[in-house]
Amino acid sequence: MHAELLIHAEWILTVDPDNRQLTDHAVAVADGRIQAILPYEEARRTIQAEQTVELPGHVLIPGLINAHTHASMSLLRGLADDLPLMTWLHEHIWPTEGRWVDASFVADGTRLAVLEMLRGGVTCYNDMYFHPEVTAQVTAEAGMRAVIGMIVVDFPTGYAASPDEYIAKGLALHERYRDHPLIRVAWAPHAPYSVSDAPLQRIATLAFELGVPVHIHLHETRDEVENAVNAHGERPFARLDRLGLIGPSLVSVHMTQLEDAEIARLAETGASVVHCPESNLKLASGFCPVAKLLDAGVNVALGTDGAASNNDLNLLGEMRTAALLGKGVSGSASAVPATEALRMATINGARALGLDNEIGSIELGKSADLVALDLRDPHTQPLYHPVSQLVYAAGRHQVRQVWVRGRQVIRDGAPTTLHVAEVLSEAQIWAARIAE
Ligand SMILES: CSC[C@H]1O[C@@H](n2cnc3c(O)ncnc32)[C@H](O)[C@@H]1O
Ligand SMILES: [Zn+2]
Repeated sequence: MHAELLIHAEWILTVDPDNRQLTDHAVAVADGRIQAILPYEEARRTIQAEQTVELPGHVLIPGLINAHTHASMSLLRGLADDLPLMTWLHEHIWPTEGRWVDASFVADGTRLAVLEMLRGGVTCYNDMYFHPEVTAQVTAEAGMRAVIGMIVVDFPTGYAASPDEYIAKGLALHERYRDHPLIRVAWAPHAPYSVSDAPLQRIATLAFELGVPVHIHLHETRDEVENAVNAHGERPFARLDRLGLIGPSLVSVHMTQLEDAEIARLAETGASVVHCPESNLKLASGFCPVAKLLDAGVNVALGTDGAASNNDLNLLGEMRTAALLGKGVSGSASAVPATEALRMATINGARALGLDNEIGSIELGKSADLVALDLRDPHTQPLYHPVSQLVYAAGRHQVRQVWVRGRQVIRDGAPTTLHVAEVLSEAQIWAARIAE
C-alpha cells in the first residue's frame, strides 16, 4: 500500500466509540485522510510511505476543537480584566470594538489567534465575530479549519447596519465557502438579549434550509435569565424553544443556569452545549452543570471564549479546568474523567458543529487532523496512563507536530504557514494604538 505520510507514535488516543488507546502503532495518511491504523511492525512491512515521522515518547491525538471563540479578540487580551460580564462588555469591550474593529483588526487578530491555537494543538475552531469573511480567509490561508459565524445583532456596527444586512452578508459568506475543504459556516446570533424575535425566527428557518448550526451565547449568567423573566415573563431558553431554535443544530454556549426540564429538553432534541469553564470563572458568570448534562446524554463540547475573557486560547488548559471544575461542582471525584474531557475537546466539538463524520477522532476515512505531544518532560513522567498526563499535566509547549487535512502546519513546535515575528509585530502595533 502507498501512503504520503506514515506517523509512528508511542501512543495513539483514538477517541473512537470505544476510546481505544494504541501502543506502538502507526497512522497512514493519503489524500489528507486516514488510510490505515495498524501496528508499526505491520506498517513497516506493508506500507510504502513518502515520508515517515518517528515519534518516540509522543502521544498522537485528534486535533483539538475550540467550539466557541472570538478569534480576533486576541488583540484585546488583557485590556480589561477582573470585571463581571456586563460591565466588561458595556464599559470596555463594546466601546473599544466600536472604535477599532475593522477588516484589518480582524485579519491581524485572527492571525495571532490562529498561531496561538495551532501551536496549542487546536486544528478547528468555531468563531463568532465581525467581518467573518476576513476571519475565513486568514484561517484558510494558514491551513487551519474553522466554522465561521454568520453574525447577527439588532444594533448597527461597522460591519452591518440592520439584522437584514447581517443576514444578507451571512448568506453571501455561505455561498462563497459552499465547497471549501477547511471552512464551514454557522448562523451566529449573538445572544437572546441582543437579537429580537423576528431575526431569530428567520435564522431558525434558514438554518434548517441550509443545514448549518446555530451558535449563540445562552444563559451565560443568572442576571441574563432574571432580566428576561422580569421584562418578558419568559426564560431565554423557553423563548428560543418557542421560536424553533432548540434542536440538533443548536450550539448553545455557556449555559450556567439550567433547570432539570431544560436539560431534559436539550437531551430530547439533540442540542449541544459548549462549556467555557475558564471564561465563566474569570467573569464570575456561574457554573455549567456539566456532569448533569453528560448524565442526561447531552453533547457537551469545550470552548475558550475570546482571549479578552480567558485570557488564552488553550484547549489543553480548558480540558484540565473542565475536568477539575466538573468534580467540584458535582461533588463527585469521578465526574468528568480525563477520557471524557478529551472527548469534549474533540469528538463532542465535531458533533456540535456537524463535522463528526470528518474530524474529532482518529478513525479510518476521517481527515488527518492530528496532533503529537512529547510526553518526555519531567512534569509528564513517569507515565501510567497517557490520557491522564495529557489532561492533568501536559502543557502547550509539548505540542510538537500538527497536521490539518494531512498538511503539516506545525513542525517541531514551529508554524509552517505563519511568520511568528510578523504576527507579533502587528499585534504590538494594535496594542500601542488602542492603549493610547
Ligand atoms: C457579534 S460578534 C460577538 C460579540 O460577542 C462579544 N462577546 C465576547 N465574549 C462574550 C461573552 O462571553 N458573552 C457575550 N458576548 C461576548 C464580543 O465582544 C462581540 O461584540
Ligand atoms: Zn463568547
